[in-house]
Amino acid sequence: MDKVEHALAFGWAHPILSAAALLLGCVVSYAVYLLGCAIVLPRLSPLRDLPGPPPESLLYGNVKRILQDPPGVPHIEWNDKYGGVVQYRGFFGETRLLLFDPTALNHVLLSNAYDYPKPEEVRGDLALILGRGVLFAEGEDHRRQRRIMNPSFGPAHLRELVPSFFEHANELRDVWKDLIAQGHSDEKVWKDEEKAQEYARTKPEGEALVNVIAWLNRLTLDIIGDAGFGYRFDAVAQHNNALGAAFSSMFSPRAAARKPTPYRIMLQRTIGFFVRKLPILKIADWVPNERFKQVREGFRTVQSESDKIIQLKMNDAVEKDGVESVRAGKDLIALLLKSTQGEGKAKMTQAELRGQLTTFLLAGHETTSTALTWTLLTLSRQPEAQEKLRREIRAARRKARSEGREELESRELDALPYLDGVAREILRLEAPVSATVRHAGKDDFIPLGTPVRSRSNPDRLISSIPIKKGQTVFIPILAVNRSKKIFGDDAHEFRPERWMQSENAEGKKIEGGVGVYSQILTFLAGPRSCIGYKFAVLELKAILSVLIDNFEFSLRDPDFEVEHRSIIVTRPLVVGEETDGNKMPLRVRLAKRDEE
Ligand code: HEM
Repeated sequence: MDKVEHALAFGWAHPILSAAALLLGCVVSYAVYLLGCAIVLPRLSPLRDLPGPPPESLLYGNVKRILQDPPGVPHIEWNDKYGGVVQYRGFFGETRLLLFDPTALNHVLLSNAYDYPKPEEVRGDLALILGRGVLFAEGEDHRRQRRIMNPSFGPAHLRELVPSFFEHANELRDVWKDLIAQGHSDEKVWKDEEKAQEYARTKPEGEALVNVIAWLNRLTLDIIGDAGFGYRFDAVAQHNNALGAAFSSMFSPRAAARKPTPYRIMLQRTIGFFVRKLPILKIADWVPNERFKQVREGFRTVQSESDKIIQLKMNDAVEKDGVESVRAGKDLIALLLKSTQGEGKAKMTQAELRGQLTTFLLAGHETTSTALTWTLLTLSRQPEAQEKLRREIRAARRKARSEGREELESRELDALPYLDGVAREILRLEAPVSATVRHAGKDDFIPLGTPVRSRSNPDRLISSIPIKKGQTVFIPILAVNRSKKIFGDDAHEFRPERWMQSENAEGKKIEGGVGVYSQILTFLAGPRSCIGYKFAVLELKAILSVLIDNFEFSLRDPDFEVEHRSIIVTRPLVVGEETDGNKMPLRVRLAKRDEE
């Protein structure tokens, strides 16, 4: 027997070597299969004739550009260059469809929303992070859950929540006033030790340096806890909270510091694939990947805090003899608890109840605090806009006081034109959720309002896109919101006046958009649009009215550069200080009151 024969015979005979050979064979076959996909799939795609950018890589298509650029930037460029519908390449030859055309968006998000569910991997991640709440649900399950919860988000119930928004905003106001009196600087407001010392030496009187994003996070957590679940987190009062910290570790600091690369995303997806496909192995519980560890630990805290709230509220219900009396009728927690005791279609399972709590706690606070953070940054960069807003708010508050009320009512918040313009403009330009994604649940045709030219034959116009089941459809929320075609040449500028000058029906709608709020896509559109959007807008206005009335905000330093970084929500990082994680250090002073 020669050496090779011997080695082979030994190899087959030895179980460890056989297993290794089998594994290697599988890995090589899978790699060959993926390479084959990367070469063959684009040639077979029904979308191959649509316009779009050339792929940068066989393996990861155009993904690197999307990961490396600020959110929305490549999409805006492709929209300008190729029109209302664009095809681009994902991993291993996958062709993705990018929609800007309002007729096409309407088809996917409104008229056929349930035929375009979230992709399985997105739902898997959601289940892993937030449990099986309404963000995870699809089809009939989703309809049922929305029906149960909708009454909590109607205008009448929202009006009742406004005093709670003010109560918590005023608590933050008082804490910040104390910080100013102490001349306080929050942790990590400076990265550069020299600058920190220079600031300490020349520190102006009557100023605090505040990492506003951390405080706004605590504030909106307190609000969703109280307004949604009648539960007090006291995150502002205690200057911290376990749940807030858990969400932060899942979505912000360390994870956000490094820019994602195609290879890291590929690794995470591969792990995610095995987590979903082999649930019995509970891979998510032991995989040593840093990101998984953060999510895993965060998830445990979020689950235990949610269970605490459910238990407390159940005990309340028993004591008060029925869930109706937890707090009058339409409170989200009252509706949820009641639905777990319902029958048939109106029933919510215990797992769904738990999922709703984690979903609302996250969706209901991280998004709004991020929008508020971008607002304070924008107003710090534009002091005239800040002053104009302050004048409007103070006039309204003076009037309310002259009528014997300390706070504005929801109708007054809605009637302030500049505050309304600022809210709409921030939510348009700095949409906290910059994109979302859907999968075609069946073969379909997506109609286009404006046809595009075929790549292979520029004389041919395409007015309907053939869709195969499983096709990924990318909804570029931020890029649509910044579209020059819809908003004109100044689409990238913060100009609240654009909403005050609009002349059509409600004076607030922009022609050519499809979103549920002012035709912008920030809260999406259709049956899967944000259930809490009116809550969020009212909350944002109430908080701004308190903060802008009381404080003047300005930049920590003039050479302050801020980058947008998305992990589900698009938050700020200070350039050069990325390892501090998401932060927004601003100078906060008491606003002068000489005109009163
Ligand atoms: C500025 C603040 C907010 C923004 C930008 C925002 C944005 C969004 C977006 C884009 C979606 C759709 C996600 C998708 O399907 O891919 C969504 C869904 C959702 N949002 Fe919001 N949201 C905000 C505030 C809130 C608040 C305050 C609440 C709760 C009180 C909330 C609760 C939800 C829930 C439960 C869903 C899932 C709806 C469904 O799938 O039927 N959101 N939000």
